Formats: sequence, C-alpha cells, structure tokens
Amino acid sequence: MKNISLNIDKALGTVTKEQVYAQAAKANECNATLQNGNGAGNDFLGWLHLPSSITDAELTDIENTANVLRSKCEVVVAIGIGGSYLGTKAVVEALNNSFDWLHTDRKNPVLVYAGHNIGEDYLYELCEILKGKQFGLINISKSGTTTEPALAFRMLKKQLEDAVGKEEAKHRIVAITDAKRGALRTLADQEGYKTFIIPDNVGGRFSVLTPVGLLPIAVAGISIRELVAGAVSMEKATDVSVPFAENMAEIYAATRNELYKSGKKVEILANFHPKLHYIAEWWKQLYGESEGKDGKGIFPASVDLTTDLHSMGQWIQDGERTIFETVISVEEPNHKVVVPTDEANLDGLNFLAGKRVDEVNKMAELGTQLAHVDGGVPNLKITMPEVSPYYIGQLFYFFERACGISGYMLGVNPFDQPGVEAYKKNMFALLNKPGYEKESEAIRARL
Ligand SMILES: O=P(O)(O)OC[C@H]1O[C@H](O)[C@H](O)[C@@H](O)[C@@H]1O
Repeated sequence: MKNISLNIDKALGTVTKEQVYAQAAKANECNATLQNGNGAGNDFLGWLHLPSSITDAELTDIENTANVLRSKCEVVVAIGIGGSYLGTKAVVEALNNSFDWLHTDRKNPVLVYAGHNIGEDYLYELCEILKGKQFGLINISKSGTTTEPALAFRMLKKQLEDAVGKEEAKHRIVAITDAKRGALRTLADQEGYKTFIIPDNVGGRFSVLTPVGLLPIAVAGISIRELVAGAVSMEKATDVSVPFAENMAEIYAATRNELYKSGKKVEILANFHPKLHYIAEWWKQLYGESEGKDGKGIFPASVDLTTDLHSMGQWIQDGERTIFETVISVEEPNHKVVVPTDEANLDGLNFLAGKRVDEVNKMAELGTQLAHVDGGVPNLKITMPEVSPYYIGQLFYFFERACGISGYMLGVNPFDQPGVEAYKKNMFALLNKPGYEKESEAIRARL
C-alpha cells in the first residue's frame, strides 16, 4: 500500500532547507508535547489516538444505524455546521459521482445538508423538496446549542413528524452530541432517539473520525473502515518516534511556520480535481480556528484549479507576495478519458489526440507550479496516490497532526476558538435572547 507524501523542494528559496531543518528539534518537541499531553488545550487531544482506538463494535454500531436510515430513506439530511458537517461533505463530495443527483438507479440515499447557514430560501427549498419523499435526519452538534443546526432541526423534525407520525420519526432521527450536556442531549433523551456520543476531548474540527463524520459517510455508502484504516496508518507515520526527515506532519508544520516568519501570511490550498473542493473547506476550518488567534496565524485560503486560474490566477502569479501554495496532487484518477482525434481539427487540439485528459491536467499542474514558483510563490506538494477512502483518511489525520504541531510551534493553543463567540453574542443581543438584556441595550446604542 502506498502512502500520501509531501514534497517541499519547490518551497525552498524563500526559506532554505537548512532553515526548515533547523526547526526539526522544535517540531519534534511540539509533536512530543501533543503526544505527552502537556501543552495548551491538552483536554482536547482525544483525536490523537482516535483512529487506532476505534473498536470494531463501534464501527458495526455506526454501520447498522446507517443501514436503518439507508433502508428507510430516499434522502438523509445531515444537520450541522463547522466541524459537524465539513468532514462529511469533504469525503462525500470527493468520493461520490460528480452528478450523483442525476442518477436515478440509486443504491444510496441522497445526502443533503442543513443547519450550516441561516438562508431562508435554502431552508424553504429544502423543505419543499422533502415533501412527499421518505427522509431521515442526522442531527449533529457537539455543544448541542448551536443556533444554525438547532433552527434547521426544529423545522425538519416538525415536517418529518407531520409526514410519518411521531413514532416513526423517532426511528428516522439520529442525534450525535455530547454525552451529558446541551439542548440536543436533553431533546434526544426525552424523545428516545438513537444517539452517538462525541467524546468530550475531541473538538468539532477534529471530529470527522467520530460518529460525527462516520455515520453520514456510512449512510452515503462509503467504507468508513477504509477511511479509519488510512488514518491509523498516518497515526503511525506521524508518531513522535518517526524522525523529522520522514515525518511529513513535522516537516509540513516546520515549513509553513518558517514561511510565515518570512512574510508569507496566506496559505492557499490548491487542487486540480474539483471533487476535492470540500477537503479544502474542511482544512480551512481546521487551520483557521486552530491558528488564527492572539493576533497571529496563517490565513488559510483555497482554490480549485485549473478553474480558478481563470479568476484568481492573476493575483496568485503577480499580486502581493505574501502567499504560499500547498497543492494536493492526485497521482491516478479513478477513471480514464482519452482525447479523440478530429479530422477537421478546427480547434487545433489534435496534438492532444490519444492523450489522457489527466495528462493535460498534469501538465497544467506542473506548468502552474513552475509559473507560481517563478512568481515568488513557494510551493508545497502533497501527493495522493488516488482519491479513495483510505487516502482521504491519511490526509485527514496528516493535516490534524500537523495542525497540532504547527499551532504549538506558532505559540498558540490550537484547540480553542474563543473568537467565534463574538458574532454569536451580537446576534443574540440583536435578537433579544433572554439573558442578553444588557448586551441588547448596549448594541442598540451603537446602531
Ligand atoms: O458542533 P457544534 O457544537 O454545533 O459546533 C459547530 C461549530 O461551531 C462553533 O461555533 C465552532 O466555532 C466550531 O468549531 C464548531 O465546529
């Protein structure tokens, strides 16, 4: 079995290999801090050995629950926001057929999302499309108190109960939340829903390999065992005992921190396969919430290429030189398409006839890498042998491990997100939530 790999050669220039390797001891020390659990936020390290500690019984329970929903529902709505939906969406978008919704001969229910926005039209359209359909709900919230999913669940629960009755609805609703705390826990216990627990020591953005991600991913018909197996292999490969030169999590953390120190304040995660779009969205939450604090942190951005070369390409090539790029490169696509010959050759593309589309894509990728490096954009490359559950599992764990190390190298607590509360406080004050009377008064005086 191959592994995903990291190449930093084309990032060297702005910073040297010596500079990166001079950080080896610090990176390893930060990795040890994670492993020994003696750093900031050490009550949120449950994700560290999560892959290797998931039991067969736990996976079977998740699969059985997924099978109940799969047998009863044409559509399953995964309700959640942030870490409670991005990992699922990343896996499902990467592995599902790009035109999934057009497939009428379905083996899997359609997975749709709610509770990740407060768009009224989105909710209206979702409720409309669910009318007359057999549907189920997976309500996911670590805290159990987040407004966006709670609002969506309130509406969809009512619609489901009105459609199939309260008793049957209970069999089509699964709640994934804290073991004891939160409104969702109270509601689930009271209604008697099947529940799964998000461990206390696993933060939302590190929770994709708990039932938060595993249940909806299994509902979509994707092998959660392969996903976990990939993560287990990466847990070993990034262990503190693995020397720096072979430890891709430590190298990634050290390189990005050196680039940051040299003025590269933005990291752009790029892919050349549109199916990886949500991997980047998941990564943005992971790194944004983990490192963006105390007035510090690389800004995580993303582009889908070659699409965005026709929009953001100019900026990346020639704009302010404060960026570096990390490309996720896929070695072998899952399908083969060959460019046909055309006798008239009016488009002048016969020079490509007989070549795979991926060969064209790969040359675009290489050409872009060289152009961006020439333009002063250091380039890191993560290679995935193929887009499969196993390698996505590796990628998830690699990014998580590197994020913990990188946050410690930066000198922040990578496991909290105090800044996220600011908008919530204002929103509650503006909506006159009971208990926010003082804040309501103060905020209105500012308007
Ligand atoms: O799972 P929940 O508790 O509903 O939280 C969902 C998300 O929203 C919060 O505001 C946090 O910033 C995120 O880290 C979290 O993933």
